[in-house]
Amino acid sequence: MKKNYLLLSKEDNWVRPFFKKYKWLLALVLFLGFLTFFAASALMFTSGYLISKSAARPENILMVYVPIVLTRAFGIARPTLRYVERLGSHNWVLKMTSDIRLKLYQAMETRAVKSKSEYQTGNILGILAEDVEHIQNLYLRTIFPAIVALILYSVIVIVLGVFSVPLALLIALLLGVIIFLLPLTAVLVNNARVYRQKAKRHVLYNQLTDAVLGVGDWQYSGRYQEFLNGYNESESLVRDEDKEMNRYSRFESLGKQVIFGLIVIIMFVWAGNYFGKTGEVIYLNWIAAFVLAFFPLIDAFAPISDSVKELPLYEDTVQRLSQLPDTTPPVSKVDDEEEEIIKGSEIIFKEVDFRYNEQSKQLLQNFNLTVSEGEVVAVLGKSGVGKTTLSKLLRGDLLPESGSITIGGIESSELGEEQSEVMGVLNQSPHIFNTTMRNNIRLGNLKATEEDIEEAAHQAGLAPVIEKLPLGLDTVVEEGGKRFSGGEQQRIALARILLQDTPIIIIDEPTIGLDPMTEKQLLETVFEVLKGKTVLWITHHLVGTHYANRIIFLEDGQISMDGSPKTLLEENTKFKELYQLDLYE
Ligand SMILES: Nc1ncnc2c1ncn2[C@@H]1O[C@H](COP(=O)(O)OP(=O)(O)OP(=O)(O)O)[C@@H](O)[C@H]1O
Repeated sequence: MKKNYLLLSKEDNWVRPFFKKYKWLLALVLFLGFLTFFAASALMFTSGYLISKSAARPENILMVYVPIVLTRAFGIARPTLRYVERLGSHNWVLKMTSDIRLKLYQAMETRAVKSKSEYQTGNILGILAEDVEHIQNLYLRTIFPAIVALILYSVIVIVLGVFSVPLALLIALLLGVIIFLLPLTAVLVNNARVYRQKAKRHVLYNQLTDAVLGVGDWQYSGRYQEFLNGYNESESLVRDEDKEMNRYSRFESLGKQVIFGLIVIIMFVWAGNYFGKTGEVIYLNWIAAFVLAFFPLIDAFAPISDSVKELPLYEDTVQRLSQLPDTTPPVSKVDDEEEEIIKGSEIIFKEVDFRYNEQSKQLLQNFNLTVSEGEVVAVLGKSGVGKTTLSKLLRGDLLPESGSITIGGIESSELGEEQSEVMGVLNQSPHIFNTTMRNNIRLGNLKATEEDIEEAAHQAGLAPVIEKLPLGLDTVVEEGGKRFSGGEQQRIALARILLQDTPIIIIDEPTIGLDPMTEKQLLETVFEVLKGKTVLWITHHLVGTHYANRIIFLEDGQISMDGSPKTLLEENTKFKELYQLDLYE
């Protein structure tokens, strides 16, 4: 079902607010836009007069001196004004799109974890590349020219009205067809087509990003040709829509030219009559001036319907953007004093219920867990039981349906930007950026000194890795850290966490995919350097859980086993069995 019309309405918080934000620059841009066409028209007007007057061979050059000067002045003014207007309008648009990009980034960033699962990469790229560009075009190609055309329209009708009211009405009617009727018809005729075209483009985007990200798998499966055929098919569907649109534009353009031709003839006949009836030759010079003055104005009116036709597209863009989460980044409700209390404070899950949506299963049900300061709690449970979800709830990325999750008495979701000062995360796939090794580690704390970085790298066991790099810590590493093994990537992430120096650390299966020896070494380092921190450690393996003070098993939304590794191994038969199984894995 189609939603209410949003673009430029009161609820539109993506396009409309920017009119107010830089309103003076906007007013200047519109005024310059008007002046540009005015200068173009005045240039033709004075030229028309000058040509006619010169053709009558004036006795003295001084007789045409004023029109010569004016022609020169307008000749210079037109491109200059156009240039300044372009500078102004692009400056305005760049300011505005940079604000939109920031807003978009905040919208995605505040819910980074959620957005990744909610939006396909192609969709995000689509928003970034297409939608923001669309809004840019909306201003440059539709809104600015339409407003300038309306101003010109009013001025032309008023000026002609001074000479002849019927003429002014007739021209108002004909120009009205071009700037009101044709654009309206274009929107009505092409509305559905524009939506279809955009939907098909999005399919293309998604297909393409899917293919780029999974190109290896397409190749391995031997179905590359199949993918290409599918892609070509989708592309030809987009092309078909393009063809239809172009056909409409050609007919419309013909209509516009006919109307412009008619206006020129009308102006010619009127000027001939108006100035001819005086019987004086000097007045005849104005005929060409009036007729020629109209020509440059064609450029102001003709593109309106082409650009207005794209309004449904912009509407769709605004609809899509408005579905993004609220963009105000969560403001930390923690003041400095509270932060002191938070540091090293305990984590309490109290009567927490959680499921992702109506259709998904209840992952946590009346879940209670208290992790004391400095405690290392290993969270185990079958795959899909909700271990990672538990860590996302703790980070405040997800909100519980009911119950509370507090860190030192503060709701975790209220931590806002303080979150990164309270919690560090070591997860399955840390991202390594395409910059120096030093910068990659510094990410943990931008204020860290060179010594801090070296110390963290050393503690995380990165010394042998750095030694092998040609420029040591200053070696630029590839994005994704392809040159490093899984264990080495985890050590880089560990160094970041050490720099971050938070009282709470969430460890989410960083050793997944590592061989047992590397896993053992990594865990040794991790728990050695994280001594004294409060740790929530999500893991599949029982082996190694001796690093934890306490192990809990998650089952059916609650804790089914809870105890120290030692007591569980001694007293709990089920745990003993699982431990044996894990040993032989
Ligand atoms: N964004 C989401 N929307 C809906 N369901 C989700 C979402 N994210 C995860 N789930 C589902 O919630 C369940 C728990 O996921 P979670 O990742 O917490 O499990 P896990 O215990 O960490 O699993 P594993 O050990 O395999 O990593 C799974 O069935 C998963 O499919």
